[in-house]
Amino acid sequence: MSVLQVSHLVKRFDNVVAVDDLSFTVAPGQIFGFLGGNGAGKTTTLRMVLDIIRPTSGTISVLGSAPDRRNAQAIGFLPEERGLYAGMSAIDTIVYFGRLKGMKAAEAHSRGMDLLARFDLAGRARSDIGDMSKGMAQKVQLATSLVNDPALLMLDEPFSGLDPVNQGLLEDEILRASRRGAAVIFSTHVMQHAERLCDRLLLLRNGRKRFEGTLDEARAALPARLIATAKTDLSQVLGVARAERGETRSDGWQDWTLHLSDGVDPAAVLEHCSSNAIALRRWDEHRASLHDVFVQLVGADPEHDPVAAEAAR
Ligand SMILES: Nc1ncnc2c1ncn2[C@@H]1O[C@H](COP(=O)(O)OP(=O)(O)OP(=O)(O)O)[C@@H](O)[C@H]1O
Repeated sequence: MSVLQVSHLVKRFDNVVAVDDLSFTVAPGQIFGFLGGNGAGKTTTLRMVLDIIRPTSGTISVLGSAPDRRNAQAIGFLPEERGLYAGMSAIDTIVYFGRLKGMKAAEAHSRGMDLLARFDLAGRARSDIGDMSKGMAQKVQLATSLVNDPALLMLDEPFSGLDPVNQGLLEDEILRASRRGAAVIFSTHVMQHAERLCDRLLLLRNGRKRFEGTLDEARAALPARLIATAKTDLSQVLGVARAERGETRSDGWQDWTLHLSDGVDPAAVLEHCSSNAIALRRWDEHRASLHDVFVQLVGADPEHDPVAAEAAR
């Protein structure tokens, strides 16, 4: 059974369509990356799952039922706008959230102390949130989202504001939650975190899904780039959509960057070269990174973006 199922979801605000016919599912134990540029509709979608705002149309099923504040007991959420009551201590804050989620105070306290120890904050349990640094307060807020061992953990831009060591702690926590069977959704603009963690990725642009699949599938969505050194003009080789001439060496060898046409296998281009006696001194295949995919599918101007242009037709 999926933990979260979103089907044909639409959210309109006056004249803005923030979420446009969005469907996806997240299974137990899955780490699901929710990627998109500013204003793509990520926060709006998470808020609908939490029943903070209502969809214009479409359906959401959280752990088998429609979004409802009563689901909160099984959900952990780190909002994009961080903010806790400055006058409360770290541990009291975590216990307060645990109680809101139906936990007994003693259980929430012991779980809260464990989390603070894991986040390197054991010595600050009694410090007021207002006396903590921004990153420390963010870790306390993260602990409030984890205190109830949620079946669905939703983290909105969780890495922003954390130093590299604390980003590593957060990655460990996400993996730990997934290992115990929680479905984890997090939004991010930092592709390295998504590359390291996610089983599945969804790229949003203007509220519409542009891609959903695994990291390998995302990277395969863009044609490979080849770096080659040859004596022949490689721009005319079968399967090459665009060729950039690089350095010409004194011995007549020429560097090339080759952009292949969609769906062309680099091995077929290599085979074409060898069967046509095209001598090659170097042949390196560069697969697209998630960053390239993001820029192409999410960040690019539709006029220069064939996938967006096709979607707009
Ligand atoms: N309450 C609201 N009233 C009107 N428009 C809204 C409201 N909330 C969001 N929007 C609009 O919906 C669109 C999607 O916003 P959303 O906050 O979901 O994007 P996001 O992907 O989370 O962006 P970011 O990465 O910048 O946080 C934006 O155009 C935004 O202006």
